[in-house]
Amino acid sequence: MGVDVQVTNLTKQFGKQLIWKGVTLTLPAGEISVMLGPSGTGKSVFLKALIGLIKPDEGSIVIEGTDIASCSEKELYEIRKLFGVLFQDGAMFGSMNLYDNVAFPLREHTKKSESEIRDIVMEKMDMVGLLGAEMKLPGEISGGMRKRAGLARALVLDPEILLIDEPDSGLDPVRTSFINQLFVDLNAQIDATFLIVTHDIHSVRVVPDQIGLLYHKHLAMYGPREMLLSSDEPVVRQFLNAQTIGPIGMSEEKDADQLEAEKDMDLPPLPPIPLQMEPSNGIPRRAQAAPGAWCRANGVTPPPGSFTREAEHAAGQQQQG
Ligand SMILES: Nc1ncnc2c1ncn2[C@@H]1O[C@H](COP(=O)(O)OP(=O)(O)OP(=O)(O)O)[C@@H](O)[C@H]1O
Repeated sequence: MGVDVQVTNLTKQFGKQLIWKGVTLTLPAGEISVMLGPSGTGKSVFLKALIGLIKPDEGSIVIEGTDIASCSEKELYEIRKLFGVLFQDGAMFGSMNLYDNVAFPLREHTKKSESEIRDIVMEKMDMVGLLGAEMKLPGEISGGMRKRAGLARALVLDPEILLIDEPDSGLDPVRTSFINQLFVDLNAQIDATFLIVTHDIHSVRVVPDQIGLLYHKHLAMYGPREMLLSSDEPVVRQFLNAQTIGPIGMSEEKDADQLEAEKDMDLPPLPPIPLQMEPSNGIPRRAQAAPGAWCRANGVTPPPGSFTREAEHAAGQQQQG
């Protein structure tokens, strides 16, 4: 059914290095959120904090009434059963075939019989389009298939929360679109709360319900997709439109001279907001809203041409230009 994840005032540092401070957001139950940010801003650290692999220095992460930042190991063990995690490379055991890899969490964490395990593994392999590849070793398949196998494994314990770290790394644009469609379809089907960390701007524009941006050791913005895609906030605008003009430089922040040199430059207009991806299987998602609903409800005029089939194309062209 998906559960809320309430993050309040989260702060983490490693030694003297502050990673982020005061991060507050709620991942709404059953919705797809995406976390963005320049390299090194602590997106992976944030994911690890959510599953209790890294302890924050301050703040809380409350899931179903338990604060995983301060709970006991026993409570953490229980809460972790709510999570499915897809790591960047799928994190498969190289010496096990896909069937055994996907069956692994069931054999470790449940007392199910081998025939029950078989039914679940085959169901999840089917969900990610890998039926027939069960006997293959991870080294014998493509990166895209490994990710889907990792996803099947993340699904076997029926997670309420699915954390996905850079699903598009190493995938070509077509494979990225397929895996995005798979996320949207799965979200409709299992209704879990999704958090995806990605650098892929196209995915960010069309997949999530909510978008967050980590920048300069804090959460610069978190909110509905249409809010961020229509935002004039310089960091958000620069990042979501892959532009060089703006506060983000090669080494995170530009210096005062660089910003002064840019001050009279015209920013390209905001590209139209594309339509959000819909489930291909016809099952509506819980969080699905009519195109432009957030903009209308908040009196925001979206960029011209938004919410049309052409809008997607226009954004792609602008990024390349
Ligand atoms: N266990 C750790 N001990 C010390 N420092 C760490 C640890 N884990 C991460 N860091 C540091 O935290 C910072 C943020 O790392 P993280 O991997 O979360 O960034 P990211 O935003 O995911 O980057 P990228 O987009 O490049 O994957 C880095 O400077 C990294 O070296």
